[in-house]
Amino acid sequence: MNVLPKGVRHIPQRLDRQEQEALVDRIRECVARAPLFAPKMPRTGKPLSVRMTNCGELGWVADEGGYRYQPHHPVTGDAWPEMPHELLNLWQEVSGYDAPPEACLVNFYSETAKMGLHQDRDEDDFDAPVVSVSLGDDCLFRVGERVRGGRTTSIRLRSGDVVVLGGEGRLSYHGVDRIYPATSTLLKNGGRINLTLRRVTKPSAT
Ligand SMILES: O=C(O)CCC(=O)C(=O)O
Ligand SMILES: [Fe+2]
Repeated sequence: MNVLPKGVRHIPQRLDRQEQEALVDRIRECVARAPLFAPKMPRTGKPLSVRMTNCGELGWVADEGGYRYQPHHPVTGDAWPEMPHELLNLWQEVSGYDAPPEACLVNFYSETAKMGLHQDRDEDDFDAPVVSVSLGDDCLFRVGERVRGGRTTSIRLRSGDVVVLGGEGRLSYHGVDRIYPATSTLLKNGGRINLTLRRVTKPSAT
């Protein structure tokens, strides 16, 4: 039995096919304005295997300068596209948090991409959860404790699944071990899209 760490909630099939298709359309619009870029690990400059972009007031970027949130695209310098209303609604329904998300990180995984175990901790507000949406091919998602090297559990995430890392699970280590190619017909060219909605600043400080 896969027992998820406390505070980690997996909501299988939270979005139906129509909702998933609508989101893919919104994401394509975002990518048309804010092209995918290749993030790099800060110290080594080594590229991550995902390509990414953002929407919302703030976007997460990674390069030789570090990991950070910024209001503009690292290549074009333009403001990020607006957060689609579908995602604002989803946040309202599943986050249990009053203030809206400020950032939506869009990760594109090719068949061979993965993401190493990490914590999401570049936000000032850990009271708000991180809400993640899976679209396209299945993946093997691993989630564990708040310490590196702790016990981990693996679950398969499918298109339309939502995961909420909140409360005690907010700083859980997590990552993507692999993509299962050709397991979904949602994305014409295959692969997986993951959206993570985050509150970056504390509401009282804005
Ligand atoms: O792709 C996923 O399911 C997780 C993505 C993630 O952990 C992140 O972008 O911080
Ligand atoms: Fe993460």
